[in-house]
Amino acid sequence: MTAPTPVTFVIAGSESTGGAGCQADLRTLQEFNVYGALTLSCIVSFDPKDNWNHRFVPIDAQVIRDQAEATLADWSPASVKIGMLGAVPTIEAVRDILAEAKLPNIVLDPVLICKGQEPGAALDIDTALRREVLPFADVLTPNLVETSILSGMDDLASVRDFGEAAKRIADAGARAVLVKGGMDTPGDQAIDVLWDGSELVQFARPKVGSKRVSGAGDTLATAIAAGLAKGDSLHDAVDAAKSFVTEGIARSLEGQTPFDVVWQGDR
Ligand SMILES: Nc1ncnc2c1ncn2[C@@H]1O[C@H](COP(=O)(O)OP(=O)(O)O)[C@@H](O)[C@H]1O
Ligand SMILES: Cc1ncc(COP(=O)(O)O)c(C=O)c1O
Repeated sequence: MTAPTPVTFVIAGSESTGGAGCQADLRTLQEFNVYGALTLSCIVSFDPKDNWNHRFVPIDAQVIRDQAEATLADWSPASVKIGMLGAVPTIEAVRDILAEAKLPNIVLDPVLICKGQEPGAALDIDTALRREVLPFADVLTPNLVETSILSGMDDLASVRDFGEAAKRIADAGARAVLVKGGMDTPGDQAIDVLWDGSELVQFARPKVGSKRVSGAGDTLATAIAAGLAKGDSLHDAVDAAKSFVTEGIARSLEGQTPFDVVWQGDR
């Protein structure tokens, strides 16, 4: 029997309070009526006794390969969303999976490091991610911190800078790059700039609130993967994802952590 809906293959970490990571990814796919299959890359448990700092545990590389083997034996995904990988052996396993399977519509959210990991690990992860996984990406969705690292540009003060950085990152191999200005965009709009390989396009929505919201990046990238899985053009998928995340931020939930979390439901 053919699948009743498109399938998105998610490679992402668990964030145990549920706001970010694979929990946000699977909720997002459900809202788009896309079936999500998950390969878990790592486990992040915030520590409520230590200012909610991140405790990070990678999943063994062979277990990552096994999970992907199961998913890909079962389904032919119409898109892929890659979230936090967090360790070099994980990045290498994901490179092997992508090289072997030749999957369509790969959306890579380049989560370089989480708080609580060794700062020295950031450089290794950055280098490995660029070299091993970035060349497979059809769409890369860096936030401004990741944009600065990946483009080598320190000054990202204007929307024009976002576009220039997106082009520079594309030179490293990704086919399209969406630089997320988010809350740090000058003015009252959260503006993301897409370099699609031939033109720059801005996606703007009014800023909601003033606090950073957890799960926004995951929600946006996964919503793009959902749109691409359904056959939308890249521009249409980004536009719909941008509306979806903005509405999710407006409905964000407040728990005990210092940040609110995007809520994909109640639409
Ligand atoms: N307060 C906000 N209001 C409206 N849109 C926002 C807000 N914060 C982030 N966004 C949007 O949410 C998406 C995720 O961005 P961001 O939070 O910067 O990513 P990340 O979670 O990777 O740091 C982007 O489309 C960004 O423009
Ligand atoms: C497992 C995991 N993936 C991804 C992220 C990134 O989340 P966001 O969508 O807020 O950028 C986090 C952040 O804590 C995480 O723990």
